[in-house]
Amino acid sequence: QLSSTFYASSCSNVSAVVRNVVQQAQSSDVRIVASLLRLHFHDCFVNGCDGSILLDNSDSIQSEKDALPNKNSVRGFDVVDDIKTAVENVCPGVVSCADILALAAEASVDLAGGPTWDVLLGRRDGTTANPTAANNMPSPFDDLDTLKQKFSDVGLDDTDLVALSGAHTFGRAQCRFFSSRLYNYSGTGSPDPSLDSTYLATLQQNCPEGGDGTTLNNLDLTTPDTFDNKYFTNLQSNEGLLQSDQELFSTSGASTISIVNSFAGDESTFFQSFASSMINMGNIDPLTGSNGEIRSDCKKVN
Ligand code: HEM
Ligand SMILES: [Ca+2]
Ligand SMILES: [Ca+2]
Repeated sequence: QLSSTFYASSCSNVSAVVRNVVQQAQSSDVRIVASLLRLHFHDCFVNGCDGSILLDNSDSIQSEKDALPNKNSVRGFDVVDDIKTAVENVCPGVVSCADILALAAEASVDLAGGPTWDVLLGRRDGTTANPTAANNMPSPFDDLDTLKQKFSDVGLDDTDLVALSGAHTFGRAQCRFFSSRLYNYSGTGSPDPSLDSTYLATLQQNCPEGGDGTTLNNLDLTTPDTFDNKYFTNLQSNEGLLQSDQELFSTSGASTISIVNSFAGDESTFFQSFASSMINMGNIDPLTGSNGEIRSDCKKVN
């Protein structure tokens, strides 16, 4: 139902306008492309790709931004507003905030060296937020079965789970999302055994026991700002940062192991799968036709 030509007559250069603003932002903040990709994920997994994550608190809205996976964690809202302003300047009232997130995600991956794809468009913006669902997003502490279930709940399969987890090839994570692996894993009194010992020592140094947990760490220790397949070779050497990353490879007998191996062995296979899984994720429950609205300010309903 979405279409790559949705804005062909109403806003033919929307992709270029979005890309330009993202590129500007990237020139002063290499991390921003990772942050923008993550915003699209956090949007699509809650009420579908409807721009719900962009809504601020108001009389009628309880914002998803305060949910645990988002608070003091998701970022890039100012850049989304800059994109919206640039798009409104050329095509007023035409392009949804939900589509802006999808376009910014594709531009971000491309600008970091990853694959390109034809973004499907035509989503409209929702008028509600769902903080409860936002709190139930996939968690870095979930076991593999739970992660698989949460993906299948939105129509995504194991290949989508592994391919999309490859987004952790760039960007940062705070100590509090993985420090449970470093000292007393699951009450064992020892670190997570599926963590390389040299990498463990580095992480312990960066995330001391009893620290405030907000220190940033590269999700991909090999190529932290490049979109490539090193995330998967890291998993093969027990250098995944989050428990939810390493589990894809280290859960014994798991169906995801062979998928990790195929992406680690051939970057073009990963790139193709990532692009098609991004389209799958972007198709989660969009509002189309006369449903929803085109927000004039991404932070609030019209
Ligand atoms: C499989 C389940 C997933 C879990 C449990 C998970 C969890 C996390 C966590 C805990 C962080 C660090 C946040 C922080 O420290 O503030 C993070 C960062 C990130 N995630 Fe995920 N994630 C998952 C899937 C995805 C997917 C599907 C994408 C996109 C397609 C994605 C893209 C990113 C990016 C790019 C970052 C870095 C953001 C930045 O530096 O601002 N993640 N993720
Ligand atoms: Ca949403
Ligand atoms: Ca990388």
